[in-house]
Amino acid sequence: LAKMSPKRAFYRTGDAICDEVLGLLEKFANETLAKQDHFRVGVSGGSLADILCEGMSDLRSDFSKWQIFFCDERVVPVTDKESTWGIFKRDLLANCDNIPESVFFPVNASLDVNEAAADYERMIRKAFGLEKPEEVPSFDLLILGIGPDGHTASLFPGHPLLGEKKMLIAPIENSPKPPPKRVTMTLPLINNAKVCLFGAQGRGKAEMLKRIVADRDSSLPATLVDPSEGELIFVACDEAASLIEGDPFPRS
Ligand SMILES: O=C1O[C@H](COP(=O)(O)O)[C@@H](O)[C@H](O)[C@H]1O
Repeated sequence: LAKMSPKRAFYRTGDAICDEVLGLLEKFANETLAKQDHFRVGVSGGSLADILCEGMSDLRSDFSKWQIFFCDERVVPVTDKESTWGIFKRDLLANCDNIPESVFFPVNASLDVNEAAADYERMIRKAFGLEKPEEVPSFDLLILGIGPDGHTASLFPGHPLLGEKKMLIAPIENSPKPPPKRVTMTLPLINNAKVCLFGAQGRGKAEMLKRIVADRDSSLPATLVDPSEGELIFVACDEAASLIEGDPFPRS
């Protein structure tokens, strides 16, 4: 069978990306649940977490069938303002009654960073029912951010973790962006997803977004997100997309 060519899309959304990101999340969740029992999504911290916490509970979907994982997490107590799980607990779960806390799979941040990464990888493999170490889970959707240096999840420019081939979840003890201790999905896991969806909001993202989407600058971790069998989608507000001319992924 000939391999399906991967799908790439770039959406410009006017002033804000939240409606488009949330709309795509709802669409992928419901399309997935029409075919299988669970929708498995990975979420990010920072600006994307804020968008999800703002609007996720309004989505029309059977949340009891969702499984929500973290593309990366800072290894700090859940009460720390840097904890992404803490943000979801405080800004989403505390204000809604239609998303059960049990659909979240948080990183055990009480462990040492190395053990937290190994434990999270085991947790993901178990949730996907994978027993063989060579099997790589395929998330239905990963929602990813773009940092000011082109990092995504906790994969930073020039960091040896960009070349990681074995670990699916890796520890990082020297993150250039505080806090230093984190765990992160690695590229083999990210690039096995069915859909990788980047969101970029604001003028501050414009230069990086151009280097990632138009120039395909491979020194930037976000450019290395390129799921070979999956979809790659960028959602950018007009300001974030202001340095990109036309459609970077025209359909032939
Ligand atoms: O440190 C992190 O930064 C990135 C980007 O955050 P943003 O606020 O600039 O969108 C985020 O995607 C990642 O999860 C987080 O740990």
